Amino acid sequence: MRPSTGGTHKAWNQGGSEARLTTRTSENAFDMQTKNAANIKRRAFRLMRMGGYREELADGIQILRYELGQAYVAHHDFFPERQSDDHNWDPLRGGSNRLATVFLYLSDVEYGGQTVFPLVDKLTSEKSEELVRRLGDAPSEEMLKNFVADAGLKTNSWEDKLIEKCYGRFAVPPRRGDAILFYSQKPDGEMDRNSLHGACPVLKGTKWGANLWIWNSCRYSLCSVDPLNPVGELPEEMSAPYEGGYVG
Ligand SMILES: O=C(O)CCC(=O)C(=O)O
Ligand SMILES: [Fe+2]
Repeated sequence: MRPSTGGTHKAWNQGGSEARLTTRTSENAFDMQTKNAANIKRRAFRLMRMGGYREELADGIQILRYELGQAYVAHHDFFPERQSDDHNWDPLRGGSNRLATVFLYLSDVEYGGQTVFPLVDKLTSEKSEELVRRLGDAPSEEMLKNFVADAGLKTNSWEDKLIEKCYGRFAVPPRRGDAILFYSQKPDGEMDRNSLHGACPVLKGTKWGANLWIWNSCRYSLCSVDPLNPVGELPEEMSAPYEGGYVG
């Protein structure tokens, strides 16, 4: 494990070391080749009906650990269209980028540690009674204040501000063995800005999780023919727009 970095292509492609971020305080490591990682990746592709597993469409599994007070500011998992000019990053124009995230919860967390989607409304019981029950009531103002202080977070820090969203917007509480799937692109290949999400500060306990990012075509540095035309390397039924969904 080492302190998490910005998650630009250098980090996951070359295990590169980048500037530490004050807005991502977890630690992480990559599992590029164990049998477990391979099984999880294949299973995710089946779940997504990707029409067969393709190694070049998946990042390595990224294992994360958040200790008390650690968090990740709200962000997108996709890269900006102008990330670099040696790759076409724009799926609307035949490029490739992160399409979806499968996030695995590897531990329970007593308080905090939710994955929050600040642009998405909080769940109501009509949508999912079970999840609403599991989310439970937000801790009282008083309790939260104490948590924030005990975790060594400052009032009005980004972590403190994120906590407000963690209890007011759509948030998934960690539970060992659970996983979530969310998309970074719309079916036509446009980046979905509503996929904005963050990791809420751990307020009690330790959170372990893992990221699997799936691309809509060969990921950065793994295109075998032309990185400026990644989608050209895919069978037609796997290319956007995905009107009928993927072929299973
Ligand atoms: O820890 C979480 O709940 C989410 C982490 C995340 O969004 C990321 O690592 O990109
Ligand atoms: Fe993320």
